[in-house]
Amino acid sequence: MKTNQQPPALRVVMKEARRAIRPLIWFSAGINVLMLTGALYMLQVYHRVLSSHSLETLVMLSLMAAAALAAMAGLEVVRGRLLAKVGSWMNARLAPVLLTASVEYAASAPGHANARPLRDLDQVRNFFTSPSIFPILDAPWAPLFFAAIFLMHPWLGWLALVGGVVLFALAVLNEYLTRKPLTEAASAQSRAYTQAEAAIRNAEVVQAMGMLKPLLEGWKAQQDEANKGQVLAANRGGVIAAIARCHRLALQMAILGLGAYLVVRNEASAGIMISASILMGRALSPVEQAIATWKATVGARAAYRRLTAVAGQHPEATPVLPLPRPKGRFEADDLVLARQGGEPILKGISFRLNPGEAMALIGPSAAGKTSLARILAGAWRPSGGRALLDGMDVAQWAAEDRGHHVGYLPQDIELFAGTVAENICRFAQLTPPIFNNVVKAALLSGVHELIKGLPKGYATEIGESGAVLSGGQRQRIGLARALYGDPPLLILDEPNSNLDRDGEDALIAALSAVKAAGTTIVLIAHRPNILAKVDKVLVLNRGQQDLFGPRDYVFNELANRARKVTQMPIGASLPTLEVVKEVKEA
Ligand SMILES: Nc1ncnc2c1ncn2[C@@H]1O[C@H](COP(=O)(O)OP(=O)(O)OP(=O)(O)O)[C@@H](O)[C@H]1O
Repeated sequence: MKTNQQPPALRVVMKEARRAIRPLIWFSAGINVLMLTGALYMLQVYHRVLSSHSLETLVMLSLMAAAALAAMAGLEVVRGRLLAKVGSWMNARLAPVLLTASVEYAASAPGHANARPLRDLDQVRNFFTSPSIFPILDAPWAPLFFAAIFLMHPWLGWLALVGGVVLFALAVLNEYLTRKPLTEAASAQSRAYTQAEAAIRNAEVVQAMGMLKPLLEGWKAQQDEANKGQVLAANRGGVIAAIARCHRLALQMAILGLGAYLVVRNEASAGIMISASILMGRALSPVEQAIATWKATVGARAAYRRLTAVAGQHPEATPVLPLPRPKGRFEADDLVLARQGGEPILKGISFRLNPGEAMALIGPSAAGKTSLARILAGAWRPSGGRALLDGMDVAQWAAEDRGHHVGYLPQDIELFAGTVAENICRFAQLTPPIFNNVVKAALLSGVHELIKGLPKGYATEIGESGAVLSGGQRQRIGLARALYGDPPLLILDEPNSNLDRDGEDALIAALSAVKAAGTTIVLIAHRPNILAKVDKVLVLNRGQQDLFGPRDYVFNELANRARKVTQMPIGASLPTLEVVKEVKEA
């Protein structure tokens, strides 16, 4: 059903996510302060219990320490739950926005299709629910422990600080040595995935022409490259981790040694010696953990950056203000579609259609017909110019609202897993009035009888991409989907490419009926019987508007040109003289 709620802008949700993480820092502060318990307990036992031999003091201190440790455990449980909650909150809030952003980004221009943002979201969410996040939350509190050691004795403080700086330098070196191989491994892995997905998607071609072996080799090469990077990073990281561990053990001994020296010189107590050692362990632990979980952290950071980049490219969501139903006046005003690093795909396309007029879009292969149809339907955003339905720019019109007024049948139909009825009503909630409209669209497109003949009629599940149906059945159901809701604008990209004679007759009847009811039609077609039904014709050639005008004028012009040219270069100008003749006869 129609809704006025638009997902919030990605940028806004990302900001909210950052805000949601903030309370975790305060929980971490509490946990880190309570982590001082061990050291303080040790200190107090040495100072108060051993000197006074008071067992009551020992019991009191032990009870207080136990309470502090229990509180710390409680805080840790709450922090863990909060992290998991932030993870699932991010998923619930961001996934729909990212899917919207991905679809809109893919539709904004050729070659933008990419489902990566959703995978990136998974990676960031998993990071939040894994232990890899703890070093980041705990590291800001390390100065607290260093300060406590300094208070015990400056020498001990300096030793811990220098040791910590060396450990930190090892962490930085780890990042420097592993970043490049890890990044290269990740992109090789992603290429391997893309290749594997393409092979599975096009399984028929792969199987029929025995293409699996070379594809497998390409995939394996990418996997090997990914593996090489991962092994290199693991080897380098392993060496750094071993050095770091060794350094840490040496540091632990050094602080005890220095403590003992200070005890001997009567500059510190044995309690201070032990407590300093415990505190240093705590101060260095986030650095050590960071080295161990570096790979996950780098991966999550890269994913987060990509998400922020998508948020930057994705235009702010505009509120959906339902506009009045257009009458079908359709206009293209100097449309341009740029191509990355080359001549534009489309340039200078301008035409005007009145409600109820039908226009055929013709031209040789790769002239840009499909690209123009996509722009006219609002699926792609033009690089320049505007397509206006009743004066409203279709690219600026919120898709959710515009979709009610545009019927579009793409060249490769694009049905979805679901029932026939769901596909026709564009996955609206199937209430009785909606179902009536489904049947109306099916009757109009002449596919009702065909659907009744399916095993479960309108409730037949058509499988992934409509796999259960034949090419012609898919096309006819796609036409019913385009006609659903009586849109005032209909854009059909080769709607008869898979149709037999009956299907074509049904299509022509449907077009005549909706045209008589005032629907404006843009049609890509080659066959004369359909071309004979249009009022206007636009001829595209190499992305440029070659001719536009009433059908007879355009066909006469093409016929004159064809007569003049004795030997036409292949595909230079369509339709040929025969087609023009056939159209005239029809
Ligand atoms: N998704 C895309 N990404 C990049 N370039 C594209 C994409 N789709 C089409 N093009 C380019 O646009 C040009 C026009 O293609 P288009 O499919 O619009 O032509 P067409 O006239 O419909 O051809 P045909 O009659 O063969 O279907 C082609 O040169 C093609 O390379």
